[in-house]
Amino acid sequence: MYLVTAEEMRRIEERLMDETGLPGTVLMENAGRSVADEITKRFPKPQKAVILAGKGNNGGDGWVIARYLLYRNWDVACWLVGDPDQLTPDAKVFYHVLQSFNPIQTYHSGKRDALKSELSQADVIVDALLGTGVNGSLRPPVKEVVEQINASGKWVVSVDLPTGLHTDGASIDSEKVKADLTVTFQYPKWGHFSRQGKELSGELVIKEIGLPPVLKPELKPKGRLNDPVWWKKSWSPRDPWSHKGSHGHLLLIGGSKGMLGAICMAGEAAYRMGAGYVTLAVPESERHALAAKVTQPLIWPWPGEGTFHPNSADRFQEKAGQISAMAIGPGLGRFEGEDKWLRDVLSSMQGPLVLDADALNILAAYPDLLGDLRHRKAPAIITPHPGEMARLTSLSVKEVEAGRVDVARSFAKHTGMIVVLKGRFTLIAHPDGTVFLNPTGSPALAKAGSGDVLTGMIGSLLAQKVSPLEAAAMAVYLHGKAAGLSGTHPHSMVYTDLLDGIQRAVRQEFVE
Ligand SMILES: NC(=O)C1=CN([C@@H]2O[C@H](COP(=O)(O)OP(=O)(O)OC[C@H]3O[C@@H](n4cnc5c(N)ncnc54)[C@H](OP(=O)(O)O)[C@@H]3O)[C@@H](O)[C@H]2O)[C@@H](O)CC1
Ligand SMILES: [K+]
Repeated sequence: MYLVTAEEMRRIEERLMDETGLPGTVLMENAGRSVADEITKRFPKPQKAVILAGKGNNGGDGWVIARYLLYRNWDVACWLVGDPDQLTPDAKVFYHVLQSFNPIQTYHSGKRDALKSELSQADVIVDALLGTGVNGSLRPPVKEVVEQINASGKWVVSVDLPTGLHTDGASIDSEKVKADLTVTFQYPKWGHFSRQGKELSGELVIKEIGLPPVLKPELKPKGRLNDPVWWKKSWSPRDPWSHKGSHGHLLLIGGSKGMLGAICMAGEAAYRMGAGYVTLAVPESERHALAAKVTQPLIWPWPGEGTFHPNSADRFQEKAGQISAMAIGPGLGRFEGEDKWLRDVLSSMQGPLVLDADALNILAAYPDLLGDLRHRKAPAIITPHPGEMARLTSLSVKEVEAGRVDVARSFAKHTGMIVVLKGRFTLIAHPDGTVFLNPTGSPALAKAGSGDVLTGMIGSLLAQKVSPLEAAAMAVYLHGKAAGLSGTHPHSMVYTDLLDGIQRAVRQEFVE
């Protein structure tokens, strides 16, 4: 599903209306009616609603909502917050239609107490003040009405966006409506998933209003919500005649002294995601400690005492032909000659690749390695958390967090790699500029080990020949969902619970 900016939404609507002659009032009628339906679904018996509408098209939706609630025998009080002479043409149509049924008051600060008393009697408040047209900090009179809505403590439905929330997620420094339900039209907006937007929107419902589901290439938004529909078919059911060799061989490289846990977690997760073989390559000195820890993965010791010897990558060529995909980083550590070592590993294996943890820190320290990666034929996926992304881009963590979408997109474009930028809503950026936002996740994942599990999951799918963008999107989605299904309180979840959650998430998404 697309995830849109205000500009993209405006362009899609304008083009549709220009090219087909479909009037904006039809879209507005559909939009308003869909909100009325969501309200009466939740409140089947008629109640009292207060409609607060601005002078723009968001307000226009509000006039339609009021009319449908009146049809359904609700007691409806309507307020225009703005100058009636400045209504947009479409809003004006529905303002006049409504006026023939029901009076509409115009708000000004002299009516503050009257509005307060009206809101105190409401069961439902409809926030149709501002939608995608919001621009900067809220100005009076909208500002004081927003304050009154929030102070009322009543059930609030926001039309399209909670008033004051920026469509694209930019930070706006003023009070915004805190909604219980937000009904948005056709596509969710980036702002709904911003740090504030998620909390302010309450439950988010997306309703069709008559825009075509398939868009012309030039109108296609660059954002997508990571939903299972588009990647589900790329993980085919296991062939009953298959054997372990049919499901790929993932090589995980890492596990330096004191960090074996990371590679073990990645290895176990890779088996949970279906790889036929998982081999853990660790420095020779760690082989016995590792053997005592793992059961299912194979172990491949490489020369090195505590960490890899800079020349140890040569060993890789012996087995490169057997490996279907490679993941480098869990518990890798930093070591003398690490840049030469990584360059050798990258040049010995041409298959798909995941880079995580210290492999990313090595890339950040030796940016010329990015050139090597660009010249590899097979795709590479990197899975940085904001700190690692900051090191890779020489930005501060604050700058990365403030511009997550742009940072991930431009790094993917610049390096040719798929960037999985981890966080509350992990982003998956493709070099062609498309950015997916992942809706699943849990604060339980804010714990050491979660990233190693994700790396193992992505690597496993790559080894099974799932295409890299789908592998990244599927693994990120299931990893986030698994945390919610682990059955443990977020404080206490450990990686074994998460592994358990993975099998539940897989079972829920893929019918056996
Ligand atoms: N297009 C379509 O076909 C469809 C659109 N639809 C609906 O239209 C919505 C978009 O409508 P829109 O573009 O008219 O903008 P909208 O959100 O009403 O805001 C504009 C008003 O806000 C005001 N304003 C701005 N910033 C402000 C501030 N900081 N503080 C105070 N005021 C501020 C601004 O005032 P001005 O700056 O002009 O004085 C102007 O009056 C969209 O979200 C969806 O609900 C649906 O019906 C489906 C069909
Ligand atoms: K609104």
